[in-house]
Formats: sequence, C-alpha cells, structure tokens
Amino acid sequence: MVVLTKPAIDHFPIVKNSFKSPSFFNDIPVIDLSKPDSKNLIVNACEEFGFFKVINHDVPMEFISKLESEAIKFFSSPLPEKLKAGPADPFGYGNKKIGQNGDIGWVEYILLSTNSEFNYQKFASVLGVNPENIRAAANDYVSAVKKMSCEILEMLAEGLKIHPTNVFSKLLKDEKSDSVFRLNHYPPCPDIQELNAKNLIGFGEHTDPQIISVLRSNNTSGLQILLKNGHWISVPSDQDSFFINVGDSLQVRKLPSSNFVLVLRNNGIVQNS
Ligand SMILES: C=C1C[C@]23C[C@@]1(O)CC[C@H]2[C@@]12CC[C@H](O)[C@@](C)(C(=O)O1)[C@H]2[C@@H]3C(=O)O
Ligand SMILES: O=C(O)CCC(=O)C(=O)O
Ligand SMILES: [Fe+2]
Repeated sequence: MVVLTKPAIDHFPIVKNSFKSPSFFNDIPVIDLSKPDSKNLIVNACEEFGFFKVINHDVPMEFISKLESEAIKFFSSPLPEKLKAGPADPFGYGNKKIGQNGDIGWVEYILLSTNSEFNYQKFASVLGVNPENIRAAANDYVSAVKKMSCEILEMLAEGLKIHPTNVFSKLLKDEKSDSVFRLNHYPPCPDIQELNAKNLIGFGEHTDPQIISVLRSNNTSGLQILLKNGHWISVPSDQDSFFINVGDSLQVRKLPSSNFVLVLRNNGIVQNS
C-alpha cells in the first residue's frame, strides 16, 4: 500500500518541467475477477507483462480507507516518534535505507508481518492508540487481500492447467508463509538541490522476490514498470484497483532443451519519482 497526499511530481515545480517521466501506458491488462474466463487473461498478462490490474475484487473499500487513514496518521507523526517504531529488521519503521543492500530511496515505510498474531505495540505507541485497533485494521485489510491473492493464484494455476490448482495459493495460506505487508510513503523532498544532486528516486529499480506482489496506492502516480521491449512506462494510478506484479519465485524461464513452454516475465519495478 502506498500513501501520499498529492501526486509526487506536483511537489516539485522544477522537476515537474524537467524530469523525463515516461508517458502513461493505457494498455496494462485489466483482469475482472468477477468473470470466470479471466484465468486465461491472467496467464497472458503474466507472460506478456508480468503485471496486471485487478478490478471487481471483493476487498471492501471500508477496510482500505481505514488502514490508509491510520497510515497517514502514522507517517504524519514527528520523525523521532516514528523512529521509535524502527528499525525495519525485519519488521518496523524504515526511513530511506531500503533493504539489506544499502539502497537509499526518498521513501519511508513500515514493514509488517501478515501473521495475525503480529505485535503492533510499537506502532500503536506512536499513534497513542490501543494496539488492538491497529491490529484489527491491519488484519481486516490483510485477510481480504490474501483472499483475493489466493483467488488470483488459483485462477493462474487453472489457466496454466496445473493440478492441484491450490499449488501456489497453499504457500500463501501456510501458517509459516513469509509474506510481508509493506506500507510505503513518498514524502515531499524539501531540498530540490539534494534531489537533483543525488539523483534521488522514491524506490529504485528492482524485482520483488516473492510469488506475486499486490500493490495498491491512493490516487498517486509514480509507479513504473519495464516492458519486454526495454521501455519503462508509467502506470496510471487507480485507487479502486489492485496491481499485481509477478515476483521472482513465480518466474519461469524458457530453456531451449526443456519442456517448459511458458515464460512468466518478471518486470523490474519501481521508480517512484
Ligand atoms: C531494495 C529491496 C528492498 C526489498 C529487497 C530489495 O532488494 C528488492 C525488493 C524489496 C522487497 C519488496 C517486497 C517486500 O517488501 C520486501 C521485504 C522483499 O522481500 O522484497 C522488500 C525488500 C526489503 O525491504 O528488504
Ligand atoms: O511503492 C510502490 O508503488 C511500489 C514499491 C515496491 O515496489 C515495493 O515495495 O516492492
Ligand atoms: Fe517492488
């Protein structure tokens, strides 16, 4: 989930005019989860883009809005308070330092476990609320998103004619599943010189190691994906939909001497500029 009060680029009038932002791409595959024939479209989207948009999902807007407003409150807290909920190793608040490789981004984030027993105390302390309120908001959202993800993974298995069709979804349902929930916030950059000098970017180019990543943002542009032809394109934002990215664990490469006939492409993501 991504939170930002305004499209990132609007914060920077200079950047807005000079930044070479790729043009918006309006042909991202759209999967309607209410239609049974979507399974073949999912396979095709995975092969051609490694990325697609999901509509008519059953994740209640109420769960999304509740969690989003808690996240906005958290990120609006003073930095020394937020740092008390860090570091993000593996779960907690992180600021600019992304992952274990020393990557730096213009982003702050919270990494959470999707386990329903996860301890929310340090986040609740920052917000000055009862941890159970945060737990309820996160669990409602995560359970609904997991349910949708399992549905998508089962449709994908069906589309690929893989049996049993829960081959992927059972990994997500496993109690020991290592799925993570990440909340990213791209704050405005007050120092334009710093932004230009360091060539800062929200979250640099990368692939996700998981089976799939499920992305949702408020009405904010910035997400870019890499096409097969080597062009980076901007994904038009849509706060009512989810975007699915094929992760490294799902990607299968076609080898000349093997029986694999499928190539599930993984797209490099994400430059949130
Ligand atoms: C820059 C990075 C952070 C990340 C590991 C990576 O090298 C590339 C993917 C990132 C990601 C995205 C999904 C999850 O939030 C995450 C925990 C993961 O497994 O891959 C993060 C990694 C991270 O924050 O350490
Ligand atoms: O913030 C985003 O839009 C996506 C960030 C991302 O790729 C990630 O957290 O793995
Ligand atoms: Fe990612």
